[in-house]
Amino acid sequence: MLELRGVSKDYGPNRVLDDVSFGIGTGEVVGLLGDNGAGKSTLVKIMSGVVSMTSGSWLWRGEALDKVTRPETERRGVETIFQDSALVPSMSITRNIFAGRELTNRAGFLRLREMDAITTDILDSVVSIEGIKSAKQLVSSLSGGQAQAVAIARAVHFKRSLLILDEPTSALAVRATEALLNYLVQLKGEGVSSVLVTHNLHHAFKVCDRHIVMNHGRKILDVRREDTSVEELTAAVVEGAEGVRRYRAGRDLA
Ligand SMILES: Nc1ncnc2c1ncn2[C@@H]1O[C@H](COP(=O)(O)OP(=O)(O)OP(=O)(O)O)[C@@H](O)[C@H]1O
Repeated sequence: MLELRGVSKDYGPNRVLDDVSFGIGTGEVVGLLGDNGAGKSTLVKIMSGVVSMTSGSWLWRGEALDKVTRPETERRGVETIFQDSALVPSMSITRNIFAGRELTNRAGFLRLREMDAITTDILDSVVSIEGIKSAKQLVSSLSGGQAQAVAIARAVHFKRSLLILDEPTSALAVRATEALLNYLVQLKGEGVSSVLVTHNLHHAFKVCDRHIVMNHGRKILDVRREDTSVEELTAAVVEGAEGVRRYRAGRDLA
């Protein structure tokens, strides 16, 4: 579905991504892992067109895009949840969920009751967020985790092809996290792909079909779930390529 080919990114004299290539298949859930500063968020921003790459290609179903901008990636169905996903605090959950995609009748009036009903349904089925009383509630009255869950619910509801989630579970309670991870697996069946950026290797291992580990701007591991383990992923994240070599040498000896 999406392929990055030979992507590098420089910030001034600093190369923060170095010749990174990978693809995301249709209906595939991919974990993007790595220590702080490894380059995960920069990759997410490049995948979603928020930040331009210094060199490399961005291909959608085999076709390279000349100008990779957010409107272009959104048009193809890429939905991204950033760590600080923007919501409008003074508006209701419903209005935030439907921002820019409001349902209107022929005369142009908002179909608010219908939007509220859909929002209630989304909140229940997607992230089952504790403590939200009504779709009409203002976002300013929500906790940080609840607000993040609303942003996730919005992206999940309007998902089309590829959902990119940058640390989505960091502020979510246990039940909401479980619901979100299960939902990603459910979406697979509908051909929707996901990229999950997380520091929680157990979450990643539970739901991801493949794992990509970044280290100092380089891809050091790209492995299917059945060919790896939480221990190997931990070694890769903590110690880099050397950790993977040591882990594999130990495993082979055993
Ligand atoms: N706008 C920027 N200007 C300069 N350097 C940047 C910028 N954004 C990121 N970097 C640098 O790029 C490197 C990779 O950062 P990035 O945020 O992609 O890492 P990350 O893997 O997402 O880390 P974390 O897990 O801590 O969020 C870091 O060294 C960071 O300082």
